[in-house]
Amino acid sequence: MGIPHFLVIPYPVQGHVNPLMQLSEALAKHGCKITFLNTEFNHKRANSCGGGLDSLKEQGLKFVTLPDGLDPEDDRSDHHKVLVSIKTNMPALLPKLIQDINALDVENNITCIVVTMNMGWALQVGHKLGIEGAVLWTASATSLATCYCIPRLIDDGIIDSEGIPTKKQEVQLSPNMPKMVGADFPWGGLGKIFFPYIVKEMKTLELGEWWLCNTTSDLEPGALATSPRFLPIGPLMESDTNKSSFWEEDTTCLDWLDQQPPQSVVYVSFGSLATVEPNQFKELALGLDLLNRPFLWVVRPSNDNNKVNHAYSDEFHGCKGKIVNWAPQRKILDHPAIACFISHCGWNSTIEGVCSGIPFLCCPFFSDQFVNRSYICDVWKVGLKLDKDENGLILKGEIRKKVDQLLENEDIKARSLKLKELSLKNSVKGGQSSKNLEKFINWAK
Ligand SMILES: O=c1ccn([C@@H]2O[C@H](COP(=O)(O)OP(=O)(O)O[C@H]3O[C@H](CO)[C@@H](O)[C@H](O)[C@H]3O)[C@@H](O)[C@H]2O)c(=O)[nH]1
Repeated sequence: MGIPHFLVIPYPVQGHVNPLMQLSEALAKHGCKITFLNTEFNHKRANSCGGGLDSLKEQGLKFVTLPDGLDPEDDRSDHHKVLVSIKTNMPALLPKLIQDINALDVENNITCIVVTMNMGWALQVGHKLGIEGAVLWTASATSLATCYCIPRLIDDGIIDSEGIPTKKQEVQLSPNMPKMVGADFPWGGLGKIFFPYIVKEMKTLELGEWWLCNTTSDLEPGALATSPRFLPIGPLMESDTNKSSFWEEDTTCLDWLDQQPPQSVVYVSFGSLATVEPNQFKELALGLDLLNRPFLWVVRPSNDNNKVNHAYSDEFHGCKGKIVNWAPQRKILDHPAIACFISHCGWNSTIEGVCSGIPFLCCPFFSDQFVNRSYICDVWKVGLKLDKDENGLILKGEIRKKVDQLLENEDIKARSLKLKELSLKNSVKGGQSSKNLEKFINWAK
């Protein structure tokens, strides 16, 4: 048995790169070899944002790149375009890259390919070359279980062949899982073309011997029981920094937080993909003004300046707050000045908030974010929902009301701290997840 050598390949979005980077760091600490494959575009981007790629090289991680097939100026927020281009261009280039990596390290050839969703094609390439594969599922185990159960949902007549629920009803995929309605299915809000795509991708992901999940058996016991392939190895928190940020982190917000009273600041961030429409942006700004307490708001620069108008209304003062383009989120959530997290409920943000013991105010945008909200509000009971009005807007008054309700609720605060303790007990640094990680490493030897 030699040293396992993992070739890890994330789909090029922040929400996939970050957890795979955390997993890579954990594997490297266990003595494994890691070759991290980025698209050329993302590698340049992460390097130019002054991230920590160099410190990872010191830990023994190697970086390699392949072109995604798009022009540098192409809009990479168009995921259909990115997916088609990646699948058209990268599979043909991967065998030669693997050959080159192996030629440089004849003692330790690649033993396993680890991919995130959308990169299942690399498992197919590996399969043909006789290399084992695994998946790191970057969203909740519940969303993976739901995608895995698509054939059953179709057979049972719960959804049609296009993924559309046949009637209004609640579905429970297995005991200990929350009941879901059609809007909670992870393909919700992604557009019609993505459902057949997910069905196809799930078949490819079956080439992965393990489906590693950034979760624990305390957080999602029912979902993890749906298939023996599921292996919970979360919460992935090897490091408190995201070393491959696509935007430059504004670290001045940490100094600013140092000046704020304990548990006073409302942190607002909607991850790396969600787009806040101009009228919602205005309500949010005015709602934050109404709070009469400090806030830290991440307003990501738009990928396409014509698409979103982030103009601040004249009525917005923002004097109690700080607005940044991109924040060192893990450090922010751990800062004693933070009181709560207004979040889109992306799975990474959900896990990060849980591990910091921060109560949530939830406003999901699409996909798995709705069921993540159910976990936060209904299962773990560590947050509240922000309700929309009849026009689909979260109004400024709703924001103020729910922040006040949340921060007055001592039960939610106590449960958040308890959940933090429970989750940390399981991290890859100790507990069941660390045993699972060792099991995975031993399998890959
Ligand atoms: O200012 C910021 C804001 C975010 N982050 C980080 O960016 C990541 C964001 O990930 P996530 O919260 O999961 O949001 P998305 O980027 O929207 O993630 C996509 O991928 C996730 C995992 O598959 C899904 O759960 C989401 O629905 C999908 O939108 C997290 O690690 C954050 O720490 C920062 O470092 N700084």
